[in-house]
Amino acid sequence: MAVKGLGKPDQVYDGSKIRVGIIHARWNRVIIDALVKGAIERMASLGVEEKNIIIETVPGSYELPWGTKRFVDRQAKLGKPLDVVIPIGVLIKGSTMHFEYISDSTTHALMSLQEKVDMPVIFGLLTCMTEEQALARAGIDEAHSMHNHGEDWGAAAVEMAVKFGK
Ligand SMILES: O=c1[nH]c(NC[C@H](O)[C@H](O)[C@H](O)CO)c([N+](=O)[O-])c(=O)[nH]1
Repeated sequence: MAVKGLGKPDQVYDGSKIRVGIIHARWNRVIIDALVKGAIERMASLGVEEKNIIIETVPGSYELPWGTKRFVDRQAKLGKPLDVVIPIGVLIKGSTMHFEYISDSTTHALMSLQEKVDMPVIFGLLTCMTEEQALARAGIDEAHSMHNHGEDWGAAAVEMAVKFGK
């Protein structure tokens, strides 16, 4: 029996009235694009309209916290506030400690960002030891050994926005 992973939602949430921001890093782009696609497809299946999914990008995962804050503020200023935001980044361990420092600092910054922007900030940061791990979690490894984690992030975004929206 599969134990790990996102359990079934307690109900199907209607995303037809929410606005979602996706802000993604451009490092490891092939994996990023698969994760973004998975999130969009899952949100569309939950009724989120294409015009209500706004996409922005930053250079790398380290820029996600600041970029997300600015992104949320700007959408509010435009009079089209977001209900939830999904920062997406892919960190793959290299031969230095760069990975550890970015993973840890970015994770903490995204967690605490929720208080500042007063909305759900979904954790879309893949922190992988190998490229194979990242490909698998984006559902694009040869063996298709795992589902696309971007789908989980899309589902979490709809649930959190609908259930705990302002
Ligand atoms: O998104 C990533 N950024 C990475 N580095 C760039 C970093 O996020 C910043 O963009 C850069 O340091 C400039 O601030 C990565 N690595 O270094 O390995 C990585 O794997 N993923």
